[in-house]
Amino acid sequence: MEKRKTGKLHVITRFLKGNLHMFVLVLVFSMLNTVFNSLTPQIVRISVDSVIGGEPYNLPGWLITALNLEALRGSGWQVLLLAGAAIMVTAIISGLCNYVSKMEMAKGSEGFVKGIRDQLYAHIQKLPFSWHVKHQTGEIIQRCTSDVEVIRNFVCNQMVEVFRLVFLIALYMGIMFSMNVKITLVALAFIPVIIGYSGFFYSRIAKRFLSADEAEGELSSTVQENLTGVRVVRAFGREKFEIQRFDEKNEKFANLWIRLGRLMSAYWGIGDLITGLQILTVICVGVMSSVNGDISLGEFLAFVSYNSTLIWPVRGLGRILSEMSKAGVSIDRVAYILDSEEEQDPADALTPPIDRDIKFEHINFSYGTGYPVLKDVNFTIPAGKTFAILGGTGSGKSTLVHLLNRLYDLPAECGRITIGGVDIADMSREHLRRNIGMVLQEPFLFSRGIADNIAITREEVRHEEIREAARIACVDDSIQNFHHGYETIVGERGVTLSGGQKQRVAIARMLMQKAPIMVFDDSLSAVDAETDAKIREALQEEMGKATVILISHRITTLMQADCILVLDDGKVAQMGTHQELINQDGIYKCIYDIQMNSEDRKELFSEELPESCKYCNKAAVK
Ligand SMILES: Nc1ncnc2c1ncn2[C@@H]1O[C@H](COP(=O)(O)OP(=O)(O)OP(=O)(O)O)[C@@H](O)[C@H]1O
Repeated sequence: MEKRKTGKLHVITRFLKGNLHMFVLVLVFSMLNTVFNSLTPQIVRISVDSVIGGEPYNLPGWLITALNLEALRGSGWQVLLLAGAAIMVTAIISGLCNYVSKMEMAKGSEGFVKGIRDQLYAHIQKLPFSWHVKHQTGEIIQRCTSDVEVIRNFVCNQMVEVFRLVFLIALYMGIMFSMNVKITLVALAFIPVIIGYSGFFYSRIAKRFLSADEAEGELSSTVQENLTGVRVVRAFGREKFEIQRFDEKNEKFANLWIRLGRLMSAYWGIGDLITGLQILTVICVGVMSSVNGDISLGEFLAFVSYNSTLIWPVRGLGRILSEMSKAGVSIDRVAYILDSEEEQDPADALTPPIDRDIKFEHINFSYGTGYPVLKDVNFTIPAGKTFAILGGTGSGKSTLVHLLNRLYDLPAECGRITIGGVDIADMSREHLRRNIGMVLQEPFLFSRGIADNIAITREEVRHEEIREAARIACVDDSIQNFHHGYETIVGERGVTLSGGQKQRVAIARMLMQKAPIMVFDDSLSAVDAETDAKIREALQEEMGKATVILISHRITTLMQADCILVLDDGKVAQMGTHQELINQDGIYKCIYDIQMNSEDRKELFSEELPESCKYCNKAAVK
């Protein structure tokens, strides 16, 4: 499959859609907050120089006149009161700006992350079945949770912070240059060093974060698999092995995070050292300039204040740049899902009637492993007939129905499947799947009420219809016996159904679909022979004109079919009615001899069982 690759910026702009105005508001108000904060050192400068300095009100003449400051000259207390009031006003305004920016950020951030989750979930729903088979559930969940959180943090905190810090650095540098060029140049000389060491750490942190993140995915998958297969674990007494396996993955995960933490600590430690040196140098040069009379005392204090405020944002910028590497990895991991191609029907996809003959024409198929699963398979299923497929394990029976409802697409050169003469590759998948009812080999029921599970294929449905379907599937009595009847919750949060009950609920669910093609993929394997017969009898009337495809290992399930196809290692070995097939030497007769005991045969066909099957020499069941 040809893969697109979406750039990081494109992914972010795509997610920002609809929330951009909030982020603009956040930026504007956080910049205003920065501007008002930058006024405080100026107020300190003016106050200090006015009260104890030799040059009161080091301000433009028009401002002195406008604020009538000449009148206060000489009065220290009044200057301090005025300075206090000015600091209060700027603090209140800057606090308000901060409040608005944080509030908008909270709204924008939630909208942003909700948008990502919605897009991912909707996209995953449309990804082909083959994609899901190839990817571990735990890892997909991790990409949709932890990675999305990293992206949220990056866009909503770090990216906004980068804009704010760049603005702050430019503003403070401008103010510092306007006060004293020499000390500003000394202060700025350290900035390339800080940015340089951040860059050095940036790529290393990215690599370690990627390994740690992958280890987290593996750990989640292990837990998820263990919980899903809890029955197998208990049944085979594999708890110790599972704990050991988890321990190994957990240790690997912890070690990778410790290595990452070590690198981050080195990054912070070196950063503190460089910052300390920078502040020390600026103070030394500032003190000397002040003693030499190049700057006033107030200017020196303001300068030190600006420098201390400036150096943290510069470091912050370095930190954010290094953390961006983490976000880069997470964006790529989420983009990988979004770049995976959805199943999409062309606009002119056909929606022909489905109650027609189904033809498999020279089908050759492999799952991309190089091992051919189906080899030149060629047969027709007449409309309205019951068609059975028998074959050994792994002979390709389920693959045939996976291809029929396009869970896997058949490559153009590998034959074609038609319904009523129309190639299913030209049909709308939704139309096709809506018209092919499937009961899968291992039916999956959702963690909801039984009635909801049965009615899943229909929008509006009467309770009586649900019960009728359950009656035909011979599961109504069992459901009625549950304490909450049809409202009983199935699975993790409720009652665990037996394998046979699950299969029968799945049959009832399929019957509700009222599809013209019904596929039973070994879906009666978990029920006893008697119930199997009862269900088939009840289904016989219900199926009406539907085409039925019956896959089974059990001869009694298949023998009433209009036609039986025997698959052997991906090839059509035999085809015909039960009577025709038992009259031939071949696999069918062999299986028949092995499966049927003499009592059954006497009862069904009034014939005696041979001692052993002459086709494969296996002893017949007595
Ligand atoms: N998603 C897949 N990727 C790779 N190989 C697969 C996949 N699904 C099935 N196979 C392989 O294809 C072959 C046919 O599988 P299929 O499920 O069609 O057999 P089957 O006849 O239905 O077997 P069973 O009676 O045991 O269900 C097997 O060898 C199986 O290992």
